[in-house]
Amino acid sequence: MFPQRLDSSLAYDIAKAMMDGFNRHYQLFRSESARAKHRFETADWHGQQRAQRERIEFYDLRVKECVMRLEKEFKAGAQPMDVWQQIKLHYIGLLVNHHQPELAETFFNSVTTKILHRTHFHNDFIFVRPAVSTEYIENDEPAARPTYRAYYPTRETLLATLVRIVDNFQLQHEFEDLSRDAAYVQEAISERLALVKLRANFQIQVLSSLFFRNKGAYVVGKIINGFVELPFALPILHNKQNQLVIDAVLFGEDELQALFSFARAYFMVDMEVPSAYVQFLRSLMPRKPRNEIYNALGLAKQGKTLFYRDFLYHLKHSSDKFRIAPGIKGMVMLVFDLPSFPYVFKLIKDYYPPQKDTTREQIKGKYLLVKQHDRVGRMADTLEYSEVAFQRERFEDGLIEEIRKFAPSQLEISDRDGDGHEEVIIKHLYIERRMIPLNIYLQEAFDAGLDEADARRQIERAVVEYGNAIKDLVAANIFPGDMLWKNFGITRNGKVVFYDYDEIEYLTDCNFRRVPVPHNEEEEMSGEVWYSVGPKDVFPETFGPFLLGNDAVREVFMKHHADLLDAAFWQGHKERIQAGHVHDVFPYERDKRFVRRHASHPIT
Ligand SMILES: Nc1ncnc2c1ncn2[C@@H]1O[C@H](COP(=O)(O)OP(=O)(O)OP(=O)(O)O)[C@@H](O)[C@H]1O
Repeated sequence: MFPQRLDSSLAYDIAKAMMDGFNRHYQLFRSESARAKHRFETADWHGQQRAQRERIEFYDLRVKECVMRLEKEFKAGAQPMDVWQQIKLHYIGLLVNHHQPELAETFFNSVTTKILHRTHFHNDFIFVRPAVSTEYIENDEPAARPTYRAYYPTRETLLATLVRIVDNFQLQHEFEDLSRDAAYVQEAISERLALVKLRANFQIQVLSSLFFRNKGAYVVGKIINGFVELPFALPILHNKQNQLVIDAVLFGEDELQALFSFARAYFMVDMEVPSAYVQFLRSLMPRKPRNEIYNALGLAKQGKTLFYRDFLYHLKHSSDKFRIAPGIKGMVMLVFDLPSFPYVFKLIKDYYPPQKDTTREQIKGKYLLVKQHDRVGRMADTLEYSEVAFQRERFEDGLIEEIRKFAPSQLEISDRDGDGHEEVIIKHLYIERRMIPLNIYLQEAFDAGLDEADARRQIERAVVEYGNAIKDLVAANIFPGDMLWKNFGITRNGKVVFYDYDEIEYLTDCNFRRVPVPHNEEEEMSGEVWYSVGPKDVFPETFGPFLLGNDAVREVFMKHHADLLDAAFWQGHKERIQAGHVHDVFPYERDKRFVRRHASHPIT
C-alpha cells in the first residue's frame, strides 16, 4: 500500500490547503483563548461566558470551511486512492516541525472522513495513531514564552518569589494587597515544608499562561523537592471592590482534579505547544486520562480522538461484555456499560412513555445546552459519537434485545468492514463518566441498617451534597427538571453530579409557583391537580413526596435544604440572574478561602 513515489503535485497542494485550514483554526482558537486575560482584567463576565460557549463551535466551522475549499479548488472527493495516500504522506512532512502536530492530525482525520465518507475511506488514509511525536517540542522563536518557568527560592526568599510568580503574568489590574496574599500562600507552603529538608533541586515550576474560566484566573504549577512533587494552583479573583486577590491555595492531586473536573466548563489558556501543557498537567494528575486534560483545555476534538483510541485499546485488552447499566432504567435514554471500563454509553430511545413529551432533536438540544453551559462541577460532560462499531460477541444478548426493542433505528448488526465478524453499529451515542447512581448509593446505606454510624454518615453526606448540587445548578441558571435521586451520581471524590438532561430548563424560563389555596372542600379533597398549570410552571413544595419518603433522608434534607421546597427560594435566584448577576463558582471548598481562614488572624 505504501506509495513508492510522491509524484502528484495535486496531493501536495491538498495537503498544504489542509494544513492552512488547521493553522487558521488554531490561530483563531488561540487568540480567543488569549483574549480571556483582558476579559478577566476588565471583569467582563458575560463576555467570558459567551466566548467559552462560542469557542466550542470553532472546530466544526473550520472543518466545514476546509472541506468546501478542498472540494471547490481540488475536487478532493473525486481523487483516486493513490492520491489520497500521497496527501497523507505530504501532510506528515508538513507536521515535522509543527507545534501542534497531534491536533493537526486530528483535523486531517475530520476533514478526510468528511470528504471520503465511511464507505470509501480506509484506515490507511487517516491517523489511527499519531505519526509524529509530541515529545520535546519547543518554540524557538525569539519572543516565545516557554511552556513553564522555574523559580529557585530559599526559605528566606519564598515570599518574594511568590510575588514575582504572580507579577510575571502582568495582569493589568491592581491587586488589593499582593504581598499579603503571597504571605498567606507562603504560610500554607511553609506548613507543608516545615519538617522537610530542602534539597538541591528545590524549585517551583509554573505554567507560563494563566488558566481562565468564568470569574477566575488560575496559576498552575508544582513545587519540587528531591523526589517529591507537590501540585498546586492559585485562584485569582476580583473582590467586592473589584480589586484582585489570591483567593486560596490548592494543593495535591485531588484538589487539582476537582479544579480540572469533567463536570466543569473548559478553560481558556493561551498555549503555543498544547501537548507540553498536557504533559505538565499529567505530571500533576497522573490518574487523569489525557483525553480529559485535552477536554479541560477546550481541545475537545483531541479529547474525543484520544478517548476513542484508549477505548479501542481497552477493548483489545479486556474480555468482559457490554451490559445494561445497573440502576433504574431510563425512560428516554438506553444506558449500557462495560464493567471493566469507567464510562457509560447512552443512546436516545425511539419510544418513550407518554409523560415524556419530547423528541430526539429536543433531547440532543438539551445535551448541547449542557455542553455549552457552565457545568459548575455538577453536570457531567458528554462525548458524542456517530456510527460506533463494536464486536457483536462483546454484547450480552439481553442488551441487544433491549436496543432492538427501544431504539431499533439506532442499531445495525452486520459485517460492515468485511472481516468475517459481525459488528454492532450504533448510530448515535453519548459517552460519559460512570458514577454510582445516588439511589443505589442510598440503598446501600439503607441495606447496611440505619443503626450503623457509617450508614447514617453515608446518607447524611449524600443528601447534603445532593442539595448542594441543586443549589449550584440553580446559581448557574439551570433547573434540573427531574430531581429524583436516580438522576444524580456520586463521583470518585464523593461529589454529587447530575446526568439526566432531557428535562433541563434555564431557571429564567421557569415559572415558580406556590400551590394555590383550595376554594372549597371538593378541591381540597381532590386527589387530582385542580388548578391550572402552565407548561413552564414548577411547584417546589410538591417535590417532597417524591424525594423524602425515607425518614432518615427527610430529616437530613429538612435540616440542610428545606429552602428547596419553597417557591420563593427559586424565584429569588431567578430574579438575581435576570438582573444580570453572574454567580461565583468555587471549584474548591469554601473554607479554603483566605477570607475565611484569615478573617480573625490577618497576617500583618
Ligand atoms: N453517568 C452515569 N453513571 C452511572 N449510571 C448512569 C449514568 N448515567 C445514567 N446512568 C444509569 O442509567 C439510568 C438512566 O439514565 P438517565 O437518567 O440519563 O436516563 P433518562 O431516560 O433521561 O431517565 P428518566 O427516565 O429519569 O428521564 C440512570 O437512572 C442510571 O441508573
